[in-house]
Amino acid sequence: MSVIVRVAARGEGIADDGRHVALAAPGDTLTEDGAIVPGPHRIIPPCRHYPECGGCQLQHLDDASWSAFITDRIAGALDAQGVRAPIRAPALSPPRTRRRAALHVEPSGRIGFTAERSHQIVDLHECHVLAPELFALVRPLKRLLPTFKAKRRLDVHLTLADQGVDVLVKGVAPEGLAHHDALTAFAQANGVARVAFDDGMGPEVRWEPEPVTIALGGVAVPLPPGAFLQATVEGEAALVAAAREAVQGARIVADLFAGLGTFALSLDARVYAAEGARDAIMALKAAAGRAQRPLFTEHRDLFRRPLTTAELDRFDAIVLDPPRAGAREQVVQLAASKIATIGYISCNPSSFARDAQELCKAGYTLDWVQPVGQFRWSTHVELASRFSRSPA
Ligand SMILES: C[S@@+](CC[C@H](N)C(=O)[O-])C[C@H]1O[C@@H](n2cnc3c(N)ncnc32)[C@H](O)[C@@H]1O
Repeated sequence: MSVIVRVAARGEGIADDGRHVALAAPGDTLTEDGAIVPGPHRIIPPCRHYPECGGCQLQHLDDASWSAFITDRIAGALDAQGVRAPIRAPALSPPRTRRRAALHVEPSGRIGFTAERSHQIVDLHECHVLAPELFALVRPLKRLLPTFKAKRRLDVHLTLADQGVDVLVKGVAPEGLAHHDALTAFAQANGVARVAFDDGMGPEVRWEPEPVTIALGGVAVPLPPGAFLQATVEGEAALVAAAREAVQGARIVADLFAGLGTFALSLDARVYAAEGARDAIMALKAAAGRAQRPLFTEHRDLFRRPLTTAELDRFDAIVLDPPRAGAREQVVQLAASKIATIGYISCNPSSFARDAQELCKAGYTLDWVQPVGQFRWSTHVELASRFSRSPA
């Protein structure tokens, strides 16, 4: 009999004889004919849509093995690049805390995540990851959106803002009085904070009784429709605490790939924030100005125009939080700079490990990694970390 020893990057169990087995948990055993005998880390998945729904891949794991999966993914990626580091216990977000999600809606009104191994949409009747405020809109959207008579599948982005749920519908725009009335009735009945539509020309707001904001570091930042936000409040808090720890004592810090200012507004320092999305950096600039925070912003493409070594050397420390591709170009400049401390936040262990290897080759030590599981029961892994080296 073979035993499942770990979980692979895509979520299947790996047995000690090398077999990959779908929906197997560490500690499960496999009979001769391949049947799974549940072990101590298997739980009964709470959701009726599991495993067909694409929202979750790991609902059959208890938190101990989900946590081990997250740690393994980071350790494996670093190991492949020859980088060693202490990896802390992952910070896991609880069920029903996801405050940002993209759902798909068919012309029939079927609404949900795409199925795990097909393009089908699994019609959501329950969800154990979405915040209740987001899930409460699923049925009303199912009734509303088919009235717009879209010919193809729509995407609906839901974000829990300070004023309630912000809804961005992509793929259709309401036309005429009947659509307008249906939209107003939906928004009023459900206390929606904003509804915007993007039919290919950029978001157009159709309902926003008061300006929509998101509180970051105690500052109400205007929230552009569809803007990036960390997936849970708990995940954001874990990442912010790690970033603050990484650059503590620094008086002037650069926050690269700053978004709306999740880190920039939470650091006890003068901050320069650079970001490629114009609406996000404009929102951060306006909010910081109103709150009289010591913050300087720049709209800048950091892939094409990373901060040069001369620019970097003006700061005591750097925080960077790039998209999934990582920050290859910026890391080349960091490696050649005099910067002693870097807080690196990542949503992709592979690109992080590649960049970590470059930094370690340049004399940095990866002091610690703080894993963060804010996409509960999914294979998506995030982390914060600190690199340091003696000042040159
Ligand atoms: C993972 S998000 C982090 C945002 C922010 N640090 C936060 O925690 O909310 C990555 C950010 O990088 C920005 N970005 C993507 N490509 C970029 C580029 N080439 N130059 C500058 N910023 C970019 C995105 O717009 C996004 O805001």
